[in-house]
Amino acid sequence: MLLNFFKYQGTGNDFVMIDNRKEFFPKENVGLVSFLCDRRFGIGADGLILLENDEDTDFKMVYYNSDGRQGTMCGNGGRCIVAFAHYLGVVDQNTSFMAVDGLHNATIANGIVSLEMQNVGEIKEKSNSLFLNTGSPHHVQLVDGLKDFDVRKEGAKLRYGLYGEKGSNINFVDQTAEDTFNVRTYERGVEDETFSCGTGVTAVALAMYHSGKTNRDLVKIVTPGGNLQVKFRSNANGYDQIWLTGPAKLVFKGEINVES
Ligand SMILES: N[C@H](CCC[C@H](N)C(=O)O)C(=O)O
Repeated sequence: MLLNFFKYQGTGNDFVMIDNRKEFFPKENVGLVSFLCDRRFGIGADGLILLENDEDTDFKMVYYNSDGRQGTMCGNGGRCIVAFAHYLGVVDQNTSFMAVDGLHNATIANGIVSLEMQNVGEIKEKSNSLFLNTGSPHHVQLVDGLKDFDVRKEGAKLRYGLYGEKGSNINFVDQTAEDTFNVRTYERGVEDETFSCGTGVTAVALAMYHSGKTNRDLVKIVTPGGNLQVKFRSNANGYDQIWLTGPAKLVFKGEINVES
């Protein structure tokens, strides 16, 4: 059978997007999802996202990593699905939708999507890193020579070594100005470096503020796939009003042959 899909990218973090409002997609088929995400045998993507109906909000986002398993929250995927919902005519400029970590507000204008992330409470400080959950778990570590750093090798080492089978996403960071950071991320579930990670750059912005590297509440992040901004408010218990902003684009649409 031929399966209709759309391909989106948000700062180079790319996703197969499927309109599953009619609920035809076999959601537990790990092999099918990893095939669709495969860059040689399939379409190729860091993850796959289903857009579904939701009773209380505009739509529901169901996210899978490229290994075919349902993941925790995906920030760039969240921005891309807002662009997709806008393209389908499901939403106008403002929306709220449901994801695995709860309700998200978002806005879209001129291809730029701002997505509100869940509030963040605890940030754990370790000897040379920080750890927090922004919808997905993130290790944040400053390194020298980020440009030539072996993100895949060092990321894999920490992802398994420090965080075990369940793992964590691993972000390596370099500060270039008071309010600007370069970030490269190793993503669990993709088990490789991706060009950008939305929950990751959100974690970096909060972790850098928390550890005093910046005192700005609007942080600019440069990833290999482009630029993102994170705005937030610090409060007695942590952080709220956390907004991730950047471009989200439709790349192409098509049909893929799926053996059934
Ligand atoms: N690329 C995603 C992160 C996916 C999280 C995933 N790798 C996991 O931990 O399950 C983002 O933009 O936030």
